[in-house]
Amino acid sequence: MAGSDWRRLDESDVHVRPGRGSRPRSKLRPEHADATAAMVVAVDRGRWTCAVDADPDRLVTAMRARELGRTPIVVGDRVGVVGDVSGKPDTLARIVRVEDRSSLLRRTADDTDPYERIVVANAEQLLIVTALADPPPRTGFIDRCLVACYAGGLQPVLCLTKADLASPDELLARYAELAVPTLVTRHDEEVREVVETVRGRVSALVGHSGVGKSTLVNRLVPDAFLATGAVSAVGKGRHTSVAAVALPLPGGGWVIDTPGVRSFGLAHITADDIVSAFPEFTEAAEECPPGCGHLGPPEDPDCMLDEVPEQRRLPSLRRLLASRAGLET
Ligand SMILES: Nc1nc2c(ncn2[C@@H]2O[C@H](COP(=O)(O)OP(=O)(O)OP(=O)(O)O)[C@@H](O)[C@H]2O)c(=O)[nH]1
Ligand SMILES: [Zn+2]
Repeated sequence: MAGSDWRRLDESDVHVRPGRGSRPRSKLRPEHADATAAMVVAVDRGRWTCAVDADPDRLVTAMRARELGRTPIVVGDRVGVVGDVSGKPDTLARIVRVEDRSSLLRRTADDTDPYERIVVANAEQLLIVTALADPPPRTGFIDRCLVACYAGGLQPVLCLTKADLASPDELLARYAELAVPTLVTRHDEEVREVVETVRGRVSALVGHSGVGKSTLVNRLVPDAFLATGAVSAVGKGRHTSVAAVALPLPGGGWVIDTPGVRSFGLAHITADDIVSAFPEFTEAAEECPPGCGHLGPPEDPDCMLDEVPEQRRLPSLRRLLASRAGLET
């Protein structure tokens, strides 16, 4: 699917492979050649809040042009808007174009929402916020986030909170082979490393309730509440919404909070998608029997990954493959 025009696809068909080159540019309709570039920072009931030129001080409310049909437009999307882009009260611009995406984070259907959805587009990295205690870390969730990152083209960053309550050593050891960048925080210390990691970039944050994600967001975006209030001008109820929202960082860049995201759908991801994030195994995987899940014996007794001389990351890779296959360890 790489190289196709994602905007024309139904959401359920959208698929990203990491590490592919540039994609064909969107065809510009002549009458929209003068569309203003903007970034979607919030979505609420058929209205999109967009930051013109990704400037957090130039917010406009927009609707989706009829010609885009039901094209999904999500937080982080780079769009072209026409019409009144002054951002004055009671004005409504029109989104006429969605640019190709550099990354894509999707989540599975769950009990609050029966549809699988794109959560965030174009985030460079995903901060997987996990408490070291209270609540205890859930490695199954971390593994699924990693798979979603590898398949969607995001850099994963493990963000371990509440280090005042428990040691990070065990978790750090578990992810050492994957070389996932890790940040360790505690509420009684500066979060300088996190600030540096997110500065100037677009970062999505995900985490279970109670892990300290709001605490972290509030430290990164001192006026997060105000900013959230500003973008919720398009509609009330932001605070109970499960929609993602992009918050501007004081030093440039955005953090995209994803309240209510508790899981990532992995059904659309193939075993080969995951293997493609592990270059030392990709060649061997091509020699595997058709449909090989690369889990090794007993599930995949003829898997060729076992023949690769450099086996260091195989257990980690297999753990991720198992999490896709629903065989969490
Ligand atoms: N001991 C300790 N407690 C923390 C730390 N960070 C946050 N907390 C506490 O953990 C609880 C949950 O923090 P929140 O920031 O509300 O967690 P959240 O992930 O946003 O959870 P929701 O608001 O339910 O989505 C609060 O009581 C915080 O005060 C930390 O580093 N150490
Ligand atoms: Zn295999």
